[in-house]
Amino acid sequence: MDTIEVTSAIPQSSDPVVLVIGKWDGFHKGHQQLVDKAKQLASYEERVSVLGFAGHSRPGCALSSYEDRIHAFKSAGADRYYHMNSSENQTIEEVIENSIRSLNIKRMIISEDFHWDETDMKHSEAVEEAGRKNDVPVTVLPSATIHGLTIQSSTIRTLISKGHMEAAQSMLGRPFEITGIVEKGEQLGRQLGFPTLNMGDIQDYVELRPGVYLGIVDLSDDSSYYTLVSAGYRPTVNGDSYKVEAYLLDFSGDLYGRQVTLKFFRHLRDEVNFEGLDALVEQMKMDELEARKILGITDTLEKEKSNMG
Ligand SMILES: Cc1cc2nc3c(=O)[nH]c(=O)nc-3n(C[C@H](O)[C@H](O)[C@H](O)COP(=O)(O)O)c2cc1C
Ligand SMILES: Nc1ncnc2c1ncn2[C@@H]1O[C@H](COP(=O)(O)OP(=O)(O)OP(=O)(O)O)[C@@H](O)[C@H]1O
Repeated sequence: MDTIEVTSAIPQSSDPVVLVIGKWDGFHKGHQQLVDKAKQLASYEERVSVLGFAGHSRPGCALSSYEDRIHAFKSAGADRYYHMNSSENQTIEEVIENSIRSLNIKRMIISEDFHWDETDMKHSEAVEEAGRKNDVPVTVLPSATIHGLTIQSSTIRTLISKGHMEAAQSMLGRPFEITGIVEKGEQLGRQLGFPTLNMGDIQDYVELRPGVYLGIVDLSDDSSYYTLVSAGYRPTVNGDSYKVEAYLLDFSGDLYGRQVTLKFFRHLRDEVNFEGLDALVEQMKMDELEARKILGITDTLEKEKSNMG
C-alpha cells in the first residue's frame, strides 16, 4: 500500500480510483465495512484509495496512532492512503472538489454519520452533493450498530475511559490496543517482585479508567505474553501522572527500548490507595491468581509439567 502525504494539493493521478472518505480513528467495524464495500465495488482496474485527515482528534484522546491507521488500511486491503495534513481550515466541499480535480475518481464511499467538524451537520450530504455536481457516484453506507448503538469512535473512547473493554472490543472488532516503546522507570517494580514494563510514547492515546486490566503484550520478536496491566496514577507510591505499565506473566528478560503492543481484554478492578507497599504486593498476588484463573494458565502449566514426566 502506498501512503501519500498531502501538504497542499493532492498530486495529480490518472489511475481510476474508488475513494473512501473518513476520519478513521480506531479503524472500528464501521470503518472496516467502508473499505470492504470499496473493495467489493471496485472493478479490476480501479484502486481502493482511502482519504484521511490529520489534526481531527485531540491529543490524548485518540484510539489509534498514525502508524496504527496505516497498518489497519494495509491489513484491510486498501491500495493507497492519502493523508491530508492541512485540511483543518478547509470545508469538506473544498476538500472533495480538490480531490475530484486531482484524481480520476470513479466512485466515492462514505458513512452516513460522517462528521467533518464538531457541528451536528450531516457532512455525507455535502459529499453526495459534490458527487452529483461532478458526475461521480457516491455510496452512502448506513452506520453500523451493535445492540442498537451506533458504532463510532467517540462512543468507543467513552467506553474505554469507563473501563468497558469488552464493549469497546465488540465495536472495534478486536481488543483496544496501544503501541509504545518500553521506558526505564524507578526500578521499584522488581523490588516488589512485580517488574513492570513502562509504556513510553503513548501520549496520544485515550486514557483508560484507572485500574488493573488483563491483557496480552505482543513483543517485537512475534512472541506474546498474557499480562496484568496497571493504568493510572499509582496513589500508593504517590504517582503524579498517568502511566501504563505491564507485568508479564511467566516472562523474564530485558525489554528496555523495545516496541511493544498492549491489548486490553478486561478491567479487573479499580486502583486502590493502599496504606503501604506490603498491602499493595498482597493485592498484586491476588490479581495474578485471578488472572491465571481467568486464563486457565495454572491448569495448562500443571498439565504440561505432568506430561513432561
Ligand atoms: C497488577 C498490578 C496492580 C497494581 N495495583 C495498584 C493499585 O491498586 N494501587 C496503586 O497505587 N498502584 C498499583 N499498581 C502500580 C504499582 O504501584 C507500581 O507498579 C509499582 O509501584 C512500581 O511503580 P513504578 O513504575 O512507579 O516504579 C499496580 C501494578 C500492578 C502490576
Ligand atoms: N515479567 C516481566 N514483566 C515486565 N517486565 C519485565 C518482566 N521481567 C523482566 N522485565 C524487565 O524489567 C523491567 C521492569 O523492571 P522494574 O519494574 O523493576 O523497573 P522499571 O523499568 O524501573 O519499572 P518501574 O518504574 O515500574 O519500577 C521491564 O522494562 C523489562 O525490561
